[in-house]
Amino acid sequence: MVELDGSVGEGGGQIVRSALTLALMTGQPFKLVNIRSGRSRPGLQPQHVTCVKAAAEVGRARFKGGEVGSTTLYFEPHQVQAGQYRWDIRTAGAVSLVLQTIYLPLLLRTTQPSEVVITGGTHVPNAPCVHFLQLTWSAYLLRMGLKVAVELVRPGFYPRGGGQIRVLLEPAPAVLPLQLLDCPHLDTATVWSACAGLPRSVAERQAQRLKERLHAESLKTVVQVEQWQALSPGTMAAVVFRQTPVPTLFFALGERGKPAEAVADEAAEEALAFLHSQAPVDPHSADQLLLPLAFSQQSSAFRTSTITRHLVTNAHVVRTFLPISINLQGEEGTSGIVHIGSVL
Ligand SMILES: Nc1ncnc2c1ncn2[C@@H]1O[C@H](COP(=O)(O)OP(=O)(O)OP(=O)(O)O)[C@@H](O)[C@H]1O
Repeated sequence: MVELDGSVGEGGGQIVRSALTLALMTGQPFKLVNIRSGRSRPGLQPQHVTCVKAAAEVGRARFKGGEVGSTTLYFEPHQVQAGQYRWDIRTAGAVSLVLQTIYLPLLLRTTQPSEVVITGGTHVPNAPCVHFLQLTWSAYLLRMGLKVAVELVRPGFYPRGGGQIRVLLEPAPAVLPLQLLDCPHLDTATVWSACAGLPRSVAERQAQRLKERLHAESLKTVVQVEQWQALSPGTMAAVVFRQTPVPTLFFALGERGKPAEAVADEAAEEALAFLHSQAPVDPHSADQLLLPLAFSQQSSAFRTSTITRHLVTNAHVVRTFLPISINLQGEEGTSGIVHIGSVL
């Protein structure tokens, strides 16, 4: 049985999710203690509980300690099965993080396509939004030979959630390695601003500010403003760099009392820091690429604009399950190169 301490490194929900994925991929059971011990509300929250249930359903697994508030989880996988799955987080917990827990086993440990429908938050803080999945994450996966089609059925914001994604997953024979070390080549930048349950002028103000911020960098922009329907009101301000190797989306979300311009500035700052770094891989993709690349038969390397604590932590969890070399060249908080060896 693999033993893990959930308080190491970043000490958040990602350790739970990565452990679940790695257990399903390798067939190894695990015991995880001190789950999210550094957080203000430690233990599993509804999003993580849904991840445990989803992983158990997909992997016909047995588990203990999978309820809200639990700080110890035992998980024993059995056989991964393709199929049609539906999960409802019942809060605005991130649907993207549930998907990221189970997509790899459904792609690589089955021979039939799967369809997954997940209900919850599609645009919530500290998690990929659905457009990031569609534009950036799926594009990386495709370069690795993995086909995942993500459809936004309806958006869902904090606190009521109720958003939904529908995802089609094609089984794949193998993961192709990545070598992403060169500077990216930028084609155009898109400003994408949307709001739900709020006047269109809010989205227009976000778009205007984003446009100004990008023009100040002499970037040519295309502007897209949308109004959505959702259970809770919300806004999104996003920048998409249409570039090779992969289009990269940065976003920020509105909240009560936060001016539209501040939302736009938040997205612009993250996007521009990435642009100025000249690295091909954004910090969020960096931690998300580790797991699929760890299962490639060949070694990979990529340069990222920031080595985050999430990345360092995920490397630790992968090494706990797999006899593999992962070498992070660079300091946490700075840009660096990630080398992932093939499974020994
Ligand atoms: N703006 C963003 N764009 C894309 N991905 C993001 C973004 N923000 C966060 N992520 C990704 O979402 C994941 C969040 O993991 P994290 O452990 O923080 O989540 P969590 O389960 O909500 O945990 P906790 O509440 O314990 O911090 C990471 O893979 C991170 O890269």
